[in-house]
Amino acid sequence: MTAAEGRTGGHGSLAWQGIRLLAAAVRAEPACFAGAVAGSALYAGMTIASAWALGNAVDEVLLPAARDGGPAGAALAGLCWLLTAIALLKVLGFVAREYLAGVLHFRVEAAMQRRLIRRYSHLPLAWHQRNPAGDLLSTINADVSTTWQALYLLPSALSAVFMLALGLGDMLATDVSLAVVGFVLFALVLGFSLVYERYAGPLVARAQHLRGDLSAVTHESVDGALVVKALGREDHETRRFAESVDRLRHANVAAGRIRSLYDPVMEALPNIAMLTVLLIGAVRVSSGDARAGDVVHVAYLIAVLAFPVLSIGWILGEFPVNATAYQRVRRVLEADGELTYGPEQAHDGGHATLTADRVGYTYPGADTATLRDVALTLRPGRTVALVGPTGCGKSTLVSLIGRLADPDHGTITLDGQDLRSYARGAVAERISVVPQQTFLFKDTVRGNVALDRPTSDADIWAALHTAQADSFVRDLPDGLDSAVGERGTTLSGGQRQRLAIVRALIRRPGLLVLDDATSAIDPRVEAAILGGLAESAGMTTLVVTHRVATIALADEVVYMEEGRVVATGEHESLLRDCAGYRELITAYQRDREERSGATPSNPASPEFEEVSGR
Ligand SMILES: Nc1ncnc2c1ncn2[C@@H]1O[C@H](COP(=O)(O)OP(=O)(O)OP(=O)(O)O)[C@@H](O)[C@H]1O
Repeated sequence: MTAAEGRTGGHGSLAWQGIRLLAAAVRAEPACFAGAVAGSALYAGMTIASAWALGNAVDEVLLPAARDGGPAGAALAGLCWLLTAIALLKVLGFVAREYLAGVLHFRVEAAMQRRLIRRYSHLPLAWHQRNPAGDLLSTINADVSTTWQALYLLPSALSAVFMLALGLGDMLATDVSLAVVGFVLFALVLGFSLVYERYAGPLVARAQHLRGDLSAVTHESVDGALVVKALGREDHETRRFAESVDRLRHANVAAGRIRSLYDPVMEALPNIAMLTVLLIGAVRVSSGDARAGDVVHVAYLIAVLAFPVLSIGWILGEFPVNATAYQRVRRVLEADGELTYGPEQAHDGGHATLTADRVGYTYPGADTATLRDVALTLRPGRTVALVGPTGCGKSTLVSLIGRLADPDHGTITLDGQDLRSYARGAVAERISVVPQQTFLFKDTVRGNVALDRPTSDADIWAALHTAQADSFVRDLPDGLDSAVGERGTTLSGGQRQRLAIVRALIRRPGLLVLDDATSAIDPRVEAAILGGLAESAGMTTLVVTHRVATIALADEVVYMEEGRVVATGEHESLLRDCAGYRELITAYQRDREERSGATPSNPASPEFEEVSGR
């Protein structure tokens, strides 16, 4: 958001944007709004009626009673009935107004949160990587709630509008000079609100943005608690957090300073207006130009209009805050880059075939391409190892294969069709990617591996067996129903990785992609897993790995350097013909031999595999 947008909201003034937000809420829930308006009108009408009844009581009951030495029974009884009926109708209007406006408020808030969640889940991974998680959490909670904050005040503001219309009309009909005081009051409230919005708007906008920053810092500190503690960074993190808190405090205090002038002025205006009415009224009664009842009538109107008038001021004061929060929500709702989908459905079962043809990809904002002219073919039922130095683009290629992003150039086809031609979710039906970082939900083992699909226990145990996870799950206190804690904290890294593989296997993909997904598993268990995968077959497999023991199990190796596929073939032939591959594969071995001064051994020998298998 630019500074200008911060001031003007990009589409007219912040106040105008706030009004448009209210209009959007009304369009979304017209029935609730109409009911709340009816309740407000009833409440406003009965409030004006009570002012009229009070003025009437002074002239028709109190003054005659004072003059004649006692109240007229019939008049008094009539007055009591009238006031009771007015009070009951007022309560009815109040309840209808508050209840329906509350329903309206919470419905639009929930609808916006649902839209945001949908956007979050549909926006591409690159967008998520650019936006801190804490900031997104702040948007779905604080920003949404602040966007609709004015709806809390809508019921009283609605009544206020009715009361003002009726009240000012009533005042005009009662006494024109006294009514002028009411008009001046309303004009002053409106004027002060506009001045407030002009000065407070940018400050409030800044505070709202800093709230998002604080949320991002908090999320990072809490999420990275392990790193913070392990590296003794507690004091540094505390300072970073305190600085963010201080920035927010300064912004809030600056906005609060203006509000602290605004609120008392808005509070004082109705009182000054009432005093003015009493002063002018006393002069007019003594000169015989007005009746005492008229003065009481107008003074009472000003007193009862004070709160609604204030609520109009409050709601106007809320608009800059709401509009600023909405700008943060809009940045998500209007974010582009969402992937497009076609009509193709995934093939049912069987090995998948995948080809990448001259694929190029540059991360948004990056200067150089991460993938260049990548060509790759995964033939049905084959196991292919994707190998390359750190940062050469293996995970990026995996994310394109899993359609977490689209290539800038070239195409990737699955079973002969461009990935982009598949319907939403169809690629994930056919390709299961197990990423480098394992994520487990705070759920049971069963919930984590089956996710939302109904899966029999027999199928779960079969997948657990293939991923060499059955024995440790059997040892858990409640077996499949054991809770694994937040992010699977009660399990070891290797156990978490195995559950992630089970999760992929249960989906019976045509292509399984393991992106360094066995790095925390010891080589013997890893060999058993890959052996099990080959035996149970049913899927083409792509394994991103650095381990020779794993590579040796593959039918074919694809070797990448700096975003390009440099060589493809069997492990032995690549060792012989590709210098870069040989360098990478023999690195551990050479290092050990250089240290011990031994003669280089055959890099393909079992002894070598054991060493480089870590
Ligand atoms: N979200 C991102 N935004 C910008 N650049 C990125 C992003 N993710 C990765 N990169 C860059 O793209 C390049 C390739 O990264 P990638 O993770 O694909 O490498 P890799 O071969 O999988 O590495 P490793 O073996 O260490 O996992 C790196 O230079 C990295 O800095």
